[in-house]
Amino acid sequence: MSKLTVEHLTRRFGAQTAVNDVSFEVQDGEFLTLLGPSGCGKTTMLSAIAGLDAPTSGRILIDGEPIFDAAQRCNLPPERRQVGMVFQSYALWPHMKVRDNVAFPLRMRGIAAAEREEKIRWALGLVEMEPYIDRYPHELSGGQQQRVALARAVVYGPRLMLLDEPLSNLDAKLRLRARGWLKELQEKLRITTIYVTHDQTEALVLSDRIAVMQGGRIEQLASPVELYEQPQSPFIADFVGHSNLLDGIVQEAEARRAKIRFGQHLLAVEKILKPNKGSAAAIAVRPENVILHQGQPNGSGGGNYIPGKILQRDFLGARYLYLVETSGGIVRAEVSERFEKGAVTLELPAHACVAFARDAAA
Ligand SMILES: Nc1ncnc2c1ncn2[C@@H]1O[C@H](COP(=O)(O)OP(=O)(O)OP(=O)(O)O)[C@@H](O)[C@H]1O
Repeated sequence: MSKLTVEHLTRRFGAQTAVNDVSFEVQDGEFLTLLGPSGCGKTTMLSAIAGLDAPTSGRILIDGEPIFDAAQRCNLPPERRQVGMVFQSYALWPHMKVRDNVAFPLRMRGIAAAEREEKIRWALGLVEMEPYIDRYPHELSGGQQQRVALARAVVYGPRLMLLDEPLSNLDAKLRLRARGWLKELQEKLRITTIYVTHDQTEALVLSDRIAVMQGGRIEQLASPVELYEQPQSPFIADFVGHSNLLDGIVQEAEARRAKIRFGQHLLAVEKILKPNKGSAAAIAVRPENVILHQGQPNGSGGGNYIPGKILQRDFLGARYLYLVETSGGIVRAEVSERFEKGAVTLELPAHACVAFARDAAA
């Protein structure tokens, strides 16, 4: 277990800046996820930590010791960083049995046969793959192969674990189960872990903290709950939880509340970030926080009732997703009740609405 420090890391590929002056720390035993859309720099960051790619500038330290320092021309090769890696493709050696795949990092480190066997069984036991020790990779399912890849990554006691979309080749059902045993493994071992994904649910379920990346930068680094409840930008509000982003104009603004004109209506908003009176604002409100009423509403939505018309209803299983047309634009609502197409009243509870300055939404 170790602490990782990344300082002012930049990676340019010609004119393209894949990682742009990024700094963060991962604490001992912490599970940190890099989350973001395709091309935001997640894999470039992971490759830099693994030692598979040399950044343009900045420093990377494990427990205070530099493993990469551009200014000092320090760049430890991957095998000397003691970092376990699992990538998207299972990358087991097809001609080697499970035992030999897991033995490989131990052989590289000159571990004697008896100790090797003990460690192999320990690592395979962790991921419940011991019974498969004499099989070849092609005799295993995708999920089982990925578990062996994990066992191989942890078998020699790495200081850090780097996981790049390790579940993305699995089908949806298996992915859900795989999430469970990945979390269990982390709870047993408490290895400092960096996990890369563009799947927000996976990030919310697994992580102690999440760094949301966009355009080579970290836009917000916070716990899953904080990220969900206190997004610092419209991008975060939309990327983590798919918020409605409603265009409005700020009418009144105080530190933590505001009134915002949305279409023909004035909406009270309890959380407000940056917008000033008269400026354009984006109101973020999650579809699951929107309430629908047919007939006269009886709730207390802080006056945030707007008439609308259901244009579309999609059945999602436990809930319905409605597209509701209002004078300010379309609002998405996710509720369990079934409504018919036509007139409704939307309730947008003030405490569930976050307003941002519209320029921050670009
Ligand atoms: N070897 C390279 N040469 C040139 N450009 C590169 C190289 N590697 C990455 N890039 C660019 O850097 C940016 C970041 O790429 P990166 O692979 O880190 O993104 P990512 O967030 O991991 O994306 P994905 O989720 O699609 O894997 C992209 O615009 C990519 O095209």
